[in-house]
Amino acid sequence: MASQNVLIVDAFNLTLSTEGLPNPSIYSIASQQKRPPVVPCGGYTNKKKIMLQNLETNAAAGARPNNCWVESIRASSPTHMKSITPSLLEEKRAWIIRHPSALDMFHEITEASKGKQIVMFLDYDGTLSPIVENPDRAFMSGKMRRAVRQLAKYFPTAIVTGRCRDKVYDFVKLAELYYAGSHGMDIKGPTKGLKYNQKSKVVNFQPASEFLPLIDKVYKVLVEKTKSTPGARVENNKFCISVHFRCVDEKKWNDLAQKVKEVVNEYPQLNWRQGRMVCDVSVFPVYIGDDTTDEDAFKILRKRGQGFGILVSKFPKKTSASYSLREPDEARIIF
Ligand SMILES: O=P(O)(O)OC[C@H]1O[C@H](O[C@H]2O[C@H](CO)[C@@H](O)[C@H](O)[C@H]2O)[C@H](O)[C@@H](O)[C@@H]1O
Repeated sequence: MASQNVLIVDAFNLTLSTEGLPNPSIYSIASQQKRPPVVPCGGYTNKKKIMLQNLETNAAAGARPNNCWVESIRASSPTHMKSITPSLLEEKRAWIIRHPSALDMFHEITEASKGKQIVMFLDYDGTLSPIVENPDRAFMSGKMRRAVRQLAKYFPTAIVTGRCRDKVYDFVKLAELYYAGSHGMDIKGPTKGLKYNQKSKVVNFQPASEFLPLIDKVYKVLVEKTKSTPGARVENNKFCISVHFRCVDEKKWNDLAQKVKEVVNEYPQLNWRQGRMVCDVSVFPVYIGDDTTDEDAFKILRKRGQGFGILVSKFPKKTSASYSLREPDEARIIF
């Protein structure tokens, strides 16, 4: 039914979702993997992201994205924080008190998780890999791969990303992990060690498959519509589409957003919405991410008082995460 279909839009990432279908739940797959709860020994990224609420409000009101929207992107982008003023420093100090470094709080985190089944949720871009201009070149370091491989020996570990699952697998290349691509619309369980006749037992969850033709169509329209905007790039993430504006002149951001909105408006069954992720209560989730698209998970963890959200960010920004890490390298250390 058309009204059940939802196009999730976060930043310029468009994700097709379907209401009424089961919620993509990482826990529901992660919990099938039994591992002992062993405790290991052991901001502000430079993403130019559209602030969800503003975009949502604009879209809901059928309004043209306004300067306020551009301002909020600018505020969230360190490339625009050219001078460090005393008030900025003060703001940063206050933020760090609210979201202490997860490295400093490691003992508290491990204490709180004692005796519980830890499940690790890891965002990819900006968390496991540094942010780069070309999304096809967002490689993860060998060091990071080794750290994640090690981590997965102890805890069920899932990569949760806006990217298409196959693409993120090409970057990560670890068959022992769960992968939730397209913001949770495409979930696959670990395949490592499975014999050929066991492959059918692998968790495979694609609740929105029937909408692939529509997503493909919208992707082509977006490519056509945005090709006159220098620097704009459209990425097909299978169940979602990202329109990148990192290399677009700031003066053109509003126009580009307007073009995207016009396309989306042509498909009444599509809607602007923020992605969501779900974690169950009986595990101890540790969710590490850097993006506005990770905030849903942080919010749920905070609301349930369960596990911890850790934001990877060099600069203070609004977040529901409990702790912070400055960069992907610190995330690696915590593994
Ligand atoms: O959920 P994530 O794993 O963080 O994926 C979110 C988006 O990540 C990618 O875009 C971001 O990283 C790019 C490479 O560093 C960067 O150029 C871009 O500006 C960032 O937004 C990916 O390309 C998108 O498809 C994902 O939705």
